[in-house]
Amino acid sequence: MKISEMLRVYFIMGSNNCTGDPLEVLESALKGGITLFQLREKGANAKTGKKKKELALKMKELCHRYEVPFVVNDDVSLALEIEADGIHVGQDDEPVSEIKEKCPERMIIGVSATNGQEAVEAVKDGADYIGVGPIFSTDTKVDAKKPIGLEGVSRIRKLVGDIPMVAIGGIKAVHASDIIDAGADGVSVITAISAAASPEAAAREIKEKIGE
Ligand SMILES: Cc1ncc(COP(=O)(O)OP(=O)(O)O)c(N)n1
Ligand SMILES: Cc1nc(C(=O)O)sc1CCOP(=O)(O)O
Ligand SMILES: [Mg+2]
Repeated sequence: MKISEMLRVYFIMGSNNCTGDPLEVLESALKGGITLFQLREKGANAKTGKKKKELALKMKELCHRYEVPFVVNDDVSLALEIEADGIHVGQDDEPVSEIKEKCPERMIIGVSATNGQEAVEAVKDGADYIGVGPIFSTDTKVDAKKPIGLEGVSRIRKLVGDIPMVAIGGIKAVHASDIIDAGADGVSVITAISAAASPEAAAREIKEKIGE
């Protein structure tokens, strides 16, 4: 599958983003048709490497059962240790050049960009895809920058050519088709799926709105 296709319904979650069992939430989202998953563990588990690794391994297995690639946020060592399918890093994380030296070619490298300059740099550095945002305001990321809106998505798309690009930040199902029309290949969400009464139905709704 092409990376641009993997990005269509990109679900991100850590154990702090759901009240129930994160594995149950993930399986429900997988049943609803998510196309990529990222473990972004910022909760209590983030502090104890053993628990985080256990959760990551279980999530990877679960994703693979549904033939969905598994990405680790921030933690390059963990991604290598558990042979994840990808790693996602932001502007304050490990630089792409260093990641490329350590990681096998098959590993997908995603980089966050909050403006055009960062996006262009990420492409030059060799990112496989970029995550642009926040599109709308969000309470999920405490250090999120000012929202760039749909206009920001269109502007960045014009600057970066055809690199796979996903939009993130405050996105709900109702925004999905506008975000694709603005030039993103897909939408990336935390709350819209992790906090839904039915993550399966929430993922399915986003997928339908994207037209997949
Ligand atoms: C797909 C995607 N896009 C952006 C981010 C944000 O990454 P980062 O800026 O490193 O912030 P944290 O997620 O580490 O708080 C992402 N994780 N995924
Ligand atoms: C993890 C993350 N990164 C962002 C960025 O702008 O780079 S916004 C964000 C939070 C996304 O969560 P929700 O879908 O609940 O708004
Ligand atoms: Mg990060």
